[in-house]
This record gives sequence, C-alpha cells and structure tokens, in this order.
Amino acid sequence: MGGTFDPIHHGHLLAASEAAYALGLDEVVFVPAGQPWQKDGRDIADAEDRYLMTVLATAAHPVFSVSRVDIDRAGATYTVDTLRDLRGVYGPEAELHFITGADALGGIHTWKGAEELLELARFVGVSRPGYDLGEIELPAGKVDLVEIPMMDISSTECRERAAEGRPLWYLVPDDVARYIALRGLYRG
Ligand SMILES: Nc1ncnc2c1ncn2[C@@H]1O[C@H](COP(=O)(O)OP(=O)(O)OP(=O)(O)O)[C@@H](O)[C@H]1O
Ligand SMILES: O=C(O)c1ccc[n+]([C@@H]2O[C@H](COP(=O)([O-])O)[C@@H](O)[C@H]2O)c1
Repeated sequence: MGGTFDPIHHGHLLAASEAAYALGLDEVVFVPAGQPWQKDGRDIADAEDRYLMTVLATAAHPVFSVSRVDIDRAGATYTVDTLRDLRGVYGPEAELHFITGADALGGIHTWKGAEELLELARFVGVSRPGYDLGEIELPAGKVDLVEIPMMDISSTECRERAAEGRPLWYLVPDDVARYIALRGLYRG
C-alpha cells in the first residue's frame, strides 16, 4: 500500500486490511513515500518519522510489513520505481497489487510512466468518504475497486488536531498518538 502516511491513521489500516481480504492477498507491504512530488510545497514530516510511525501502526498485524524502498531512494518518489524495486525483492513470480485510495488513482494518468506502470502491477483503489467511486475515471480493466466501511479520517485532520493540541486517540493507533506527542510532531 502506497501513501505519504503523514501520519498513518486508521483509514489507511482499514483500507489495507479490507483490500487484502477482498483480493485474497498473502501480504501487505506499506511503502511510505520518500518525496511525494505531487505534495511539493507542503510541509511533510521527516521520512524516518513517517516510516517509524508506519512500523508502529502495523507491527501487531500478522501479514503487514513496511518497506523502505521509497524513503531510501533519492529524489522524487515515483510508483514506477517502487514497483520495480519490489519486483526485485519479491521475484518474477510474485503477483503485485498496488493499493491506494481510488481518489489518488483517479490521477494516475499524471503519474510518471503511467503506461508502463499499469503493466507492472494490478492497481487496487479503495473507497473513501467524499469520493463517489462511480465518478472517478480509471484506466479500463487495470484497477480493482474495493468498497470499504467509510472512515472519515485524513492525515490532514490528524496534523491539524496535533497542531491545536486536540486529541488523536482512536484516529491513529495508540503507539502513533504517543509517538507524535513524544516527538512533538505537527506542533507548527
Ligand atoms: N480514510 C480513508 N479511507 C480510505 N482511503 C484513505 C483514507 N485516508 C487516506 N486514504 C487513501 O490512502 C492513500 C494514502 O493516503 P495519504 O497518506 O496521502 O493520506 P491522506 O489522509 O489522504 O493524507 P492528506 O490528508 O495529508 O492528503 C491515499 O490514496 C488516500 O486516498
Ligand atoms: O508515480 C507517481 O508519479 C505518483 C504520483 C502521485 C502519487 N503517487 C503514489 O500514490 C500513492 C498515494 O499518494 P498520496 O500522495 O495520496 O499519499 C503514494 O504511494 C505515492 O507515491 C505516485
């Protein structure tokens, strides 16, 4: 599952769990983006903090893991590189599925190497509050859509709450809430 995870929240975790169940996936690898170029101009927490929060959030799940491929690669993060790197790790026989929000996949034609990208994996778009799956234009036959219970949480709201000193409990996993407080993240 790809994302900026700034911070990771229960919407991401539910999305990964539901997509894994719906598609019968053996493993879900969370891949925090190193430099999400389409979020340029936004203040983004340090990649190591986002990586560690993702590790804390997923540690208890039997088939969730976290990959550093995107944060260890210099420069802007492109999913075409992510998928090549993961193919190198998992080998030619692995069936790769790239899970993310259906809203994000609606912009896939703007991603680097969009045509090659669609040959490197199946894409899985999960539903998200505020977006109508029927209205999102997706490449025909290349994307599986998975409807998940609506959890109206965004990283933006989590950051805003942290900045205002409002609680993050139950929007993010407990260890992530503690990590944000201990490190003083998003205080502005
Ligand atoms: N509550 C949610 N339900 C379903 N999908 C979600 C939810 N939150 C995020 N996603 C999806 O997970 C992917 C990665 O999300 P990302 O890390 O950018 O978090 P975000 O909450 O969208 O962040 P931000 O508010 O900073 O833009 C995105 O494609 C997004 O659509
Ligand atoms: O490859 C690209 O050009 C590209 C452009 C925008 C987003 N992505 C990926 O899409 C995923 C979700 O992105 P975001 O910005 O919604 O967190 C994340 O893994 C990004 O690296 C990839």
